Amino acid sequence: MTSVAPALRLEGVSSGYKASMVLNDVSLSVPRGACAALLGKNGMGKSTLLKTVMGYLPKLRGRVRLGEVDATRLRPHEVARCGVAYAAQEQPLFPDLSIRDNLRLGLARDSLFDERFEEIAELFPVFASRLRQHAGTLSGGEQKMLLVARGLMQRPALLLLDEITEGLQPSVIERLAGALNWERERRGTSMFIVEQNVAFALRVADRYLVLKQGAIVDEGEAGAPDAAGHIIDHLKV
Ligand SMILES: Nc1ncnc2c1ncn2[C@@H]1O[C@H](COP(=O)(O)OP(=O)(O)OP(=O)(O)O)[C@@H](O)[C@H]1O
Repeated sequence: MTSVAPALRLEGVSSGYKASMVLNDVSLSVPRGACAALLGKNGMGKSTLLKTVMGYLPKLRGRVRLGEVDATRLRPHEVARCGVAYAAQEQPLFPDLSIRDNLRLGLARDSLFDERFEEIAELFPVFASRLRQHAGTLSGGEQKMLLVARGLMQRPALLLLDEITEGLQPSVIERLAGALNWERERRGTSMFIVEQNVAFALRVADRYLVLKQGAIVDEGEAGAPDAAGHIIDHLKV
């Protein structure tokens, strides 16, 4: 029997910014169709890890694999071509473009829009009648939903989300969790999410990992009865 390669695999990855090394020998694996949540306090290297996977930062040591592909030296557009959609934490939308144009950006062909949007409109009905509105005029919560919607429009093999629940009210968080769980059930999309919201992370993920000063210091099953307690202990100041 042949085993299926994980959607994402990091082997001993170290990376950072010029003089400062942030990630230190990080190894992790997200099986195909699974969702892993990375948690940790501010400044521990969570966003750096996503940027490293995406090829925005060079790997100083180690390897990154996306399925069967060695993505260690790929550039961001090449990583995207491997089926990876990434919702970054900063400046991720084009505020002067319409909702429609923001959603279209990751599509190979405009002709795919209508069919793909039909599904998105079910998950996020708020966009159905507002496609021409500028993205910059949406509320903070709506912009976060648009980010996730844009990622899902691409029908990615792997979705990377950086603190998508930051600053959102509970009902929007609830809708996002529903949309991500629906996407996984329906399409088997693999996900790797960076989160500060422990309840959300444990609701959408199968496994959690805790990053402290650039290293994975704890991990476990999201469904374990003591998962939240373990994570909260790590997040305490
Ligand atoms: N462009 C940069 N140049 C130099 N150092 C940076 C840069 N971006 C981030 N860092 C540093 O790298 C470290 C990790 O930052 P990172 O943004 O990955 O943390 P994080 O865990 O995502 O934090 P948060 O939860 O606050 O978003 C921090 O010390 C930060 O100051």
